[in-house]
Amino acid sequence: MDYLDSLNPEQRMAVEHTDGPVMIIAGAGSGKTRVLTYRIAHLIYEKGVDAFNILSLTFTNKAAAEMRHRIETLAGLEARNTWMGTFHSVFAKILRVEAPKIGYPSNFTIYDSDDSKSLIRSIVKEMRLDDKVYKANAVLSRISGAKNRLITWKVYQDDPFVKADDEAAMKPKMGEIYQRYQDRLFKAGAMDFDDLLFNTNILFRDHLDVLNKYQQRFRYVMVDEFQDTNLSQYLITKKLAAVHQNICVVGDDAQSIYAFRGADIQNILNFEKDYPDLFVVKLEQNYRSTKTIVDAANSIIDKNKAQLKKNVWTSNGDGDLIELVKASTDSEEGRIVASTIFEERNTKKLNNSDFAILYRTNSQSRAIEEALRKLNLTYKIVGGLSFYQRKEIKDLMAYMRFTVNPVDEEAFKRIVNYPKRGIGDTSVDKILVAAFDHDMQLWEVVQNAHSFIGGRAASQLDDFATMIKAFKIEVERKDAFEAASSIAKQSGLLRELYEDKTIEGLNRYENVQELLNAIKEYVDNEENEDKSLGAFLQEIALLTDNDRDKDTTDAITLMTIHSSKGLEFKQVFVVGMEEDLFPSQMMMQSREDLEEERRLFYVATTRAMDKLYFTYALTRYRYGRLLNCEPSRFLEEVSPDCIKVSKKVSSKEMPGAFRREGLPGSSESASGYIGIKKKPESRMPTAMKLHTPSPDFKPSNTNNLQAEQLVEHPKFGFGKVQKIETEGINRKASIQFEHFGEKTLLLSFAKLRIID
Ligand SMILES: Nc1ncnc2c1ncn2[C@@H]1O[C@H](COP(=O)(O)OP(=O)(O)OP(=O)(O)O)[C@@H](O)[C@H]1O
Ligand SMILES: [Mg+2]
Repeated sequence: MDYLDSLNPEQRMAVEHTDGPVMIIAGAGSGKTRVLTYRIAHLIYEKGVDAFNILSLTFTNKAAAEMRHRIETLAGLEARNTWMGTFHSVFAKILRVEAPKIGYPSNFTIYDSDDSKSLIRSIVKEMRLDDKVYKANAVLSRISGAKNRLITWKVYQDDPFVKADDEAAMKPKMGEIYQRYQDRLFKAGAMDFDDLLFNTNILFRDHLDVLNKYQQRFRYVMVDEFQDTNLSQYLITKKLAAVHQNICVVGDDAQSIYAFRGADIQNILNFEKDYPDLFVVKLEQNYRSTKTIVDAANSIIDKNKAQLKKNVWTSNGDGDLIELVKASTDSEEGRIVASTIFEERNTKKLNNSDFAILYRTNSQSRAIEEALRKLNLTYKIVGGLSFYQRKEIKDLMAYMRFTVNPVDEEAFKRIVNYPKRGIGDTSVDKILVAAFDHDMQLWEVVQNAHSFIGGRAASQLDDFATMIKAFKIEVERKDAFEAASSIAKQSGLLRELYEDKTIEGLNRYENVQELLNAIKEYVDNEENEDKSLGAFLQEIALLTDNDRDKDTTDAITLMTIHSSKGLEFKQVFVVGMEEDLFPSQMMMQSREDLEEERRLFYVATTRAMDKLYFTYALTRYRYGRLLNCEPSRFLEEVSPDCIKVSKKVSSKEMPGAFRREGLPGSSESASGYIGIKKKPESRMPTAMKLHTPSPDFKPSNTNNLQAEQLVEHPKFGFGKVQKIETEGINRKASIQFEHFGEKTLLLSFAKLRIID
């Protein structure tokens, strides 16, 4: 068949060797994923295998979609019938059918991590444990780790090794929480993400008839990115392939980057032991990248001790040298990247989608996003949200917005009970309704909470109001950075995030720090005359305003290096090449850690097809201070023949084209402060039209208001007083309105015109 002609001899061998166990261990860009796709096509069209009998497992949804697309182009629609997807998606599908065998309903719910955390929180509460010690995130990540190693709660509680390992680190009640958590999931007919694999293992262990059914069905099993599978995934694969033994795994030990999530590179080594008649294929020719990039990647991975020897080479041309870009600050780094893309796109007639910007941690996207927005370049963030969409950023921004503009209802709702301060949804609703009914400003109602709601929530709201007042004073007296830092601290938000020591938690903490950095940078910038918090908020509102109507079909890709696995782009920027950032400070406990960071650098480097840039900044704001940075040690490990120092300058120093006129979101869309866009009226029942007050409307003195009198309300129109209750400051009137029914209003606040 002629499609085989577009494979080299080794690849072809791997494709044609369809029966028996096969392992392809090969360098980046050598066609591993290509071999898998061709293999599927070959099985269907040459060997006559029914597409339904082929299972291929990938690591991410994006990779699965990509592979499906490639196969369809190659083999047509029949290929659709193969089983293809991530481990989680494929086994969720199987459990839908088989779950009753292990006691779950087939319509079981899948809990996402928010659901799981909330369940853990209630268990910790019921057990009367300290939720500061047993933080939901940390507990969940322990449980997840156990499940991925197939450790049940029982083993977790009884096995002395597990105990010694986990309980010392995580307090004595972990085992019991795990047990209760599992029990509750079971009773709720729910599985968390890890259960999808864990329970599949149980299913196959306890129900050999079921196992046998799938063994018969999946005559051919394939796994991409095998180096990143965990024990649970490995065992499932092995069991499924046990009868036919037609299993083909492809991977690259040099790209193993998920050890922190339980991936085990040992799986590659075990595979040889598990299948003595294993057919091993090495692919060494790289088709993706220029010779310069391949040489650079080899020089990097050479520094790792733990690796299988491979000799990756390419017959591609030399291409351009890698450009090493030095910027004075992180925002200049962003500007240089943005202006380089702008130029390259135009001079080389490239699309936005030909470019990727890769970083080590999520918080780095902020400066890059800002620079791209200023040049009106379309981008998308893969595997995450854009900086100002992230929850923790929205939370802190909401505190700042509400302080500056305390009628901002959305901001109020976000922060009034976060961090938790005992103000429930019902109280919040009462406050919002009171503001509406009395036509009062939200802030006025909050300050008079006792008049509208009772009990503890009212005192809590008093405290909340006192806190916001203190913030207001800070905002008036101090610059944006000082005010924002104190808001982050005094609100309790920073502490809440700081105490969460999971990777996710650290990520969120870093993001908040990064927002403070951005504010500090704004204050330090001489071009900004108004250094108030309000001015900063306005700047951000303008910058993020035009998000809605962007067409993202052709976008620059921004993502962490972890998410970039398996993908390729014509031009790649690896940003933030600095000590403590990459290699990451947090991941530098041991040689193994350093080697995993280096593999990550290898992954980043090998995403590029034509052109690669490494960028670093000499100074970067961290924790609100401008710190000096050192270039990453990894830069010295790149063969000097492959790299040159760039002459790029930032757009700031470039004449004309890139100046601030490019700022998206024109000034007329600035509504003063962000947040003011959504007026409290948004809570109005939409079907009913509000009354327009008469031209001579003027609130009357209601001290002597009595039943039977007619009144006009600025929103509800005309009505008749039914009765007056409670004297003193809480004096209330029940009024029957023509179109709005009966409402009870506090007379010290209600604006009413008495008609007679
Ligand atoms: N024999 C070949 N002829 C032409 N192009 C090829 C050949 N083999 C692979 N390629 C191309 O090289 C690129 C890299 O291939 P592929 O993505 O399959 O590599 P990989 O080994 O899976 O890489 P990674 O380790 O990054 O996942 C792709 O664009 C692919 O189409
Ligand atoms: Mg691949």
